[in-house]
Amino acid sequence: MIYTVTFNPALDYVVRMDALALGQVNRTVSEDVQLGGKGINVSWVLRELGHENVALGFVAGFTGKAIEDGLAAKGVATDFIHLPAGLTRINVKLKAGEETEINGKGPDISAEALEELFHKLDALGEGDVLVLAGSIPASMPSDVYESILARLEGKNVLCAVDATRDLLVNVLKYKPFLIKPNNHELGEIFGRVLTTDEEIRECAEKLQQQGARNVLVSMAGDGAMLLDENGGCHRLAAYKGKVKNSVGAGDSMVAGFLAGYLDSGDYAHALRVGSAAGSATAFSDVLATRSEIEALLNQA
Ligand SMILES: Nc1ncnc2c1ncn2[C@@H]1O[C@H](COP(=O)(O)OP(=O)(O)OP(=O)(O)O)[C@@H](O)[C@H]1O
Ligand SMILES: O=P(O)(O)OC[C@@]1(O)O[C@H](CO)[C@@H](O)[C@@H]1O
Repeated sequence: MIYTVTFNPALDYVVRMDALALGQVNRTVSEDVQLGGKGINVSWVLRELGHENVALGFVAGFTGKAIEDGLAAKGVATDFIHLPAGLTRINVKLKAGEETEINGKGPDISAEALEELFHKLDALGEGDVLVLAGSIPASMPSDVYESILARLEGKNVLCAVDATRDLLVNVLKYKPFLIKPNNHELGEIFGRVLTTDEEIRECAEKLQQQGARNVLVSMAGDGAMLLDENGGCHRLAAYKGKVKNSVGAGDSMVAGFLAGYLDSGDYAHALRVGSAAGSATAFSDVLATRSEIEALLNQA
């Protein structure tokens, strides 16, 4: 089974405006509320691509309930831990020419609640896939992703990690199946701004040397590069289209990559499906549908 973990789910409040004037009353052109949080987005797109999966993580309050209900309606199984206090965050995504995001810090997660998650994950074994994606609330120990991978070591669970900086770097020693930094996050890890493919490849190779089996570097409108575990380096340009809402493009890419790999065992194919899923989401107001992803794949 595929499991996704979202420590800090969100409702994404997507607001469109002609322009944003700070310090004034602004009126929207449109607004929409979508389920969010990186692992949840991965679950959604995996389901769209025909892969059953279970969404794990922590939810609280009426916003948390809305996420559970929305996933159930989509046919994604959930096994969230319910926090006794606080509220699952509402992240604001402003579309006013540029895209501006305000992401909440999220509710506190107690040591007991974390232990409950560890207990659920202890049941995973051979053939299971685990996706750890997104930020962790400030109340959590910063080595939490590392602790999860340490507990799963030797169980042959395919782990994909989409996180930034230390959360990501610290899991490399456990040889995760996939990591997906974007080019900016990759540069931040090495204190550099990466501008050329050569520089991106050089840094991605370093993460591979530190243990990552496959490194997928996403580059928004510039496409993606994959260093696979067999020594292959694949570079794909992004699809061309009108960008409507790129929130979740990276998560869609992770979902597409995993679906493509699980369906074929082929990394080049996985990258194509990941790329199509990422671009299809960027070209859509919400996360991409299967038919939108297939339409792009058929273009190539
Ligand atoms: N403007 C775009 N045009 C075409 N394709 C895009 C665009 N933005 C994203 N994509 C596709 O989606 C993939 C992932 O996008 P991106 O690099 O922005 O991920 P990310 O930074 O993790 O995004 P997010 O955090 O919003 O999910 C890209 O590699 C590309 O294939
Ligand atoms: O604050 P985090 O966990 O890093 O990111 C959360 C988030 O921006 O990521 C998703 C898009 O990737 C959104 O649905 C969600 O609001």
